[in-house]
Amino acid sequence: MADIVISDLSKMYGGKRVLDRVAMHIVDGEFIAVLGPSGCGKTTLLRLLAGFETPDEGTIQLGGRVVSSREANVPPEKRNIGIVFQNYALWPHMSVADNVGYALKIAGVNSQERLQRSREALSVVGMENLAERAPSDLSGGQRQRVALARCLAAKPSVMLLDEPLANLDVHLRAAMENEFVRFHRHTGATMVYITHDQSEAMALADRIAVIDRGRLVQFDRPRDLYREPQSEMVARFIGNGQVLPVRDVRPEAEAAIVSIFGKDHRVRARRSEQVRSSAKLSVHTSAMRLAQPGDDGFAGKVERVIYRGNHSQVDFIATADPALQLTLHAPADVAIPADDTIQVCIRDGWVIPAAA
Ligand SMILES: Nc1ncnc2c1ncn2[C@@H]1O[C@H](COP(=O)(O)OP(=O)(O)OP(=O)(O)O)[C@@H](O)[C@H]1O
Repeated sequence: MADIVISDLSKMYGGKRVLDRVAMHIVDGEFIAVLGPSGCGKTTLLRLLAGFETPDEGTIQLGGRVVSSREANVPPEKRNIGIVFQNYALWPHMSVADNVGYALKIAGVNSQERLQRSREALSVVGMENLAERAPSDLSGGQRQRVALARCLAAKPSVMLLDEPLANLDVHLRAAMENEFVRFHRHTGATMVYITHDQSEAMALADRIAVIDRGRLVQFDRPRDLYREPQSEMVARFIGNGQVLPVRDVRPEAEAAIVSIFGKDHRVRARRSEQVRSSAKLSVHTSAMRLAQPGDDGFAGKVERVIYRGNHSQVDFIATADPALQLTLHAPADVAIPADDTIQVCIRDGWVIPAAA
């Protein structure tokens, strides 16, 4: 069993609380992403999980055993954890196969088993034909695959991946995303994937932990994060979400009537939503459109229109609130001059629980 239980975990650096009472339970075999803006504490969490750092408060349990606490720290090599960093750190003077088998050699695995496990691992990542190559003769994606195979050969029950695609170009990233999914299916390992790229996290993870300034602000399935953000930070961070001020929240079962710039709309809300005079609404770009004749919309002034191939991106400012910059997607062939006034219709929104 490789479930991970993190309880009230805090880490200080020079008096600053970099991780603040983080608590989460990662289920055995789950693929989770840790997502958050630069400097929020993602790598610190990974270093604590790996055993490179000791917490100031709280504990980490791996498979039911406390491995990190203020009093005791099981060293990294005793945690059965594999780690893949963004710089692949392959030994340049060793072949691909030797790179993959090196850790096994150090661990005293005999040469026959070493060969067998290295071969298997390389075949999982589709690199068995390049076993004798030197790392310098591989592409970035291939090197990252070798780094994955090296991890795999050690048969870890938990894999930590720290922005493993950060150095790859956009096409390779897509190919490697598939590779990670395949890898996860094959190994059944518990995967913890650190990234600041929310589309990568959405594509890969069963659940995403969003961290903001050292705090875990939401830990949910991608769909729930997207549709039901619990705070304004998550609403803005996930899927280019936009946030609108609304007034006069009147809850109905799992919905609410809210006033958007003086007009009533029915939107989604949590079951326990309260009557309140003001709130914030999470609205995705795809949930806004140009109003049709007869629609009840609000007015906006167009700032610019960008042709994006399958749609046109319309950036505009709400006439009733000039500080509010918004974006909607219109048909690709739409012809709207800048400074024009448009009417905008909202088709779907979510009343953010923790924002007034
Ligand atoms: N060894 C250290 N000593 C002092 N401060 C540190 C140390 N390591 C990290 N920090 C600080 O802790 C905070 C969190 O850093 P961390 O590297 O965990 O963030 P991150 O979310 O991984 O950021 P990024 O996405 O930019 O890599 C930052 O303010 C960083 O400057």
